[in-house]
Amino acid sequence: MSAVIEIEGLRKTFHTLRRGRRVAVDGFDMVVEAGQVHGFLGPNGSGKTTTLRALLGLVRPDDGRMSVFGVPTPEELARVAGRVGAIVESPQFFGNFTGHRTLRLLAVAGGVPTSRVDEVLEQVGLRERGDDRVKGYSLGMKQRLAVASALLKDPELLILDEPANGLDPAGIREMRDLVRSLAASGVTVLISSHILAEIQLICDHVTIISGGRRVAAGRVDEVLAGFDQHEWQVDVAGPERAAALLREAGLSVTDHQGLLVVGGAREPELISRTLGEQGLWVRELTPIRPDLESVFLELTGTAPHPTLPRQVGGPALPGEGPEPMIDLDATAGRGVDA
Ligand SMILES: Nc1ncnc2c1ncn2[C@@H]1O[C@H](COP(=O)(O)OP(=O)(O)OP(=O)(O)O)[C@@H](O)[C@H]1O
Repeated sequence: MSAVIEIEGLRKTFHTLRRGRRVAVDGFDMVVEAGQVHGFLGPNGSGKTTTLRALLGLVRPDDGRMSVFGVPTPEELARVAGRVGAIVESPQFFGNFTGHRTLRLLAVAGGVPTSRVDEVLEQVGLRERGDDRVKGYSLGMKQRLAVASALLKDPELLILDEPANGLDPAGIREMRDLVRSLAASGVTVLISSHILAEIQLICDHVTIISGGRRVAAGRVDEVLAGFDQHEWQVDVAGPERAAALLREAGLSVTDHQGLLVVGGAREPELISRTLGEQGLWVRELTPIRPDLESVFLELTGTAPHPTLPRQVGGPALPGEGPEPMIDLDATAGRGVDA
């Protein structure tokens, strides 16, 4: 496999009026290989968008090396720009234009044959609605129109920043199907998200970022396996005696109202044999596999607030309101940071 994106030691500092200097990305590394559907996962404010913006030359990094298709970026990005489709800032469309007209204009502006318009509308499932005005589109349809615009040049690499943001479950499912079909057609996809279930469902590889640093990377199943505690949920008649026997066998046991959670058993046979030999018959033995959410919480320290429903990357906690931001680089005319 060859690397499509390589980031090494990326660093970017912003300056805010209220809090002064703030390190957004702090020596971050990432490798995305050809053919991957790669999840870029991290809590709000962990540095995902800044990383993507730096990669695409929208913000000037302080330090680090980056390349896309082996070409150093942002310096020589123009050489490979035709092979990359990206939606990093939410594109704004004219509400009065139809989807078809919007894409046609973008195709002409980008030097892409206008015959691509119908193809990409088909690809994102908007063919039927292509002659409707954009202002009548749902948020999910607008997102798909954005993806369609990125697909016009038939990219080999597609970068999507939080594509499921603000979508309802049906919209999320549509976006997921779209990403899957693009991946199946050979496009390498990098998706940033704080929606863990999405990453777990769509992506084969993941890089987890926290506080501007990479905290885990690899195949999703391997990252998860690294956190497997070999735990099992055991339903057995006589849980108290069973717990004592299992502890004697060297296993960790916690009793959850009669259901035992047994840790440290690589194979379930150890549990069933230990209990069966003493005449205790297991009614149910279920593996407790770590999911990306628990791994993510452990790695990034994003614990649920005790008084709020659990929501990773959701709205700020009470007292943590947004602060006015200003990028002094941009005001000094050194970058294009907003
Ligand atoms: N233009 C800017 N000026 C000042 N600070 C910024 C700017 N852009 C980002 N930051 C800060 O950099 C940090 C990383 O932000 P970034 O948007 O990259 O995170 P993120 O992981 O994409 O978060 P989200 O999931 O909320 O989009 C945050 O602390 C943010 O406040």
